[in-house]
Amino acid sequence: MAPPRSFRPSNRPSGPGKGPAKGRGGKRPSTPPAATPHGPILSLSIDRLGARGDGIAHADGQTVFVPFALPGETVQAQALSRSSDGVSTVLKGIEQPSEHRADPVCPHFTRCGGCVTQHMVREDESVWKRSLIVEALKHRGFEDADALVSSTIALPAGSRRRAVFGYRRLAERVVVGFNERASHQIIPLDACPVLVPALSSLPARLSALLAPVLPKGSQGDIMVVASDTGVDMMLDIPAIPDLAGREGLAAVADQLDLARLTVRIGKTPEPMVMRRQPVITLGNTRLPLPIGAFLQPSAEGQQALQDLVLAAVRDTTGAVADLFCGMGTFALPIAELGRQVTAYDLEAVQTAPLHTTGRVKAQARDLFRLPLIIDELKPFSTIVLDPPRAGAQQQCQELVRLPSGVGPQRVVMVSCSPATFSRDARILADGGYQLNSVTPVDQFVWSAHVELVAVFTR
Ligand SMILES: C[S@@+](CC[C@H](N)C(=O)[O-])C[C@H]1O[C@@H](n2cnc3c(N)ncnc32)[C@H](O)[C@@H]1O
Repeated sequence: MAPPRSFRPSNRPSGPGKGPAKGRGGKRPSTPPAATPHGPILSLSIDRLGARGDGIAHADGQTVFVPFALPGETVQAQALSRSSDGVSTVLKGIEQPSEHRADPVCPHFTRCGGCVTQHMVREDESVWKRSLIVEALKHRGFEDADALVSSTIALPAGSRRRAVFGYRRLAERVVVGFNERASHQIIPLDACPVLVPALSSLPARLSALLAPVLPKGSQGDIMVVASDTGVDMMLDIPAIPDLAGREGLAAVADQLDLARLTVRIGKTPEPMVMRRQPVITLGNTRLPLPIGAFLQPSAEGQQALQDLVLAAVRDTTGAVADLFCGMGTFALPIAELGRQVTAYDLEAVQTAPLHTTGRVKAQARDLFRLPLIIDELKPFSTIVLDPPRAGAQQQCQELVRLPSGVGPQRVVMVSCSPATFSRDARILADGGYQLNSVTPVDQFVWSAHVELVAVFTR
């Protein structure tokens, strides 16, 4: 199932569940051209779930991926496309359903690209997501992965506070929603059960309000964040608006009671209406939310990750480095423990407000090109790492150059990619850091994404 307009963390537009069309918060994924189902309808027995949530069957020596099918089910499916991984299909019917099948909560499920697992009971989704981490670790030689990885902390639906909707201005109306699965078509949404109430019904309201301010034929993304002071919205528009256009946008902001409305022309954001400063609370600190800043996708997920990181840091002493710090999701609560924290992130727009709090030394730095080198690492007792999906390979390679007993004795890694996490865990383990625990955190309900917090010591 193609990930739809997504829920993912980059605040740049994209697809859901972290997937292909635009979705509840990620980057727009590259969606393959729509294929047409063809060939005979096959009867298939589903063996297990794949990493994207598809049921996996085997036929004629080939691996077959069947979306929305569960292990133990016998289903009918028709081929859609072939790749080196196997055959992708469309589900045509369920001959023998699993007892674990759940009723989807959303009428758009299977068509909308945002969700892939609403047909699965939530407990099974948690078990499956844990297994993705266990398998990735085993693949990297952690034979004891089953014992290391604890149960998944599953956060509720209706908590996603970031989303990227897509819009298309047709002749008579504006369609606002998430991308259809494996398509650039936008599905108009009345409500999305994944999102917080402040965002859930926005597509329908935007659809009604945006027609007067968007030129016919225009299309783009609408990025929304539910901040503490209201919705912060960034809207793609094709050209700088004239006075009437600006007045129209101001009226939209008023009618939706937005905190801020920014327009983006090409790649350039331009604040248009500021009715209240968007604010986000990290630890006990309220920070102004920069346009396009990274934010954990749900407040509940943020709290769960902070709790795990703080539990891993609390019994250490000495200075802490927070690498890939964002706005200070971990740096600020750690500083509130009375610890000295130095924080780094690529984006100066994120490190500047954090530094201004006076509680954390924060600076902009490209940690892929310029990881902290061993002399810079030596003063820290503890490292917190929360890289993007690409992982922190360069930084981990630098960490293991430190002689044993020198510098950080504890590394706390937060990751949204079991694959790159396991690769980096292997580097740390080979360099003398022992992997003590891994806790999956699922704040991407009904998607194929999972996060984790891992603790290494030496
Ligand atoms: C998964 S987010 C984590 C942010 C923060 N720890 C939080 O929980 O809110 C990854 C962060 O890595 C930053 N980043 C991406 N590439 C980077 C690079 N090359 N060097 C440093 N930071 C980078 C992003 O700006 C983003 O803030």
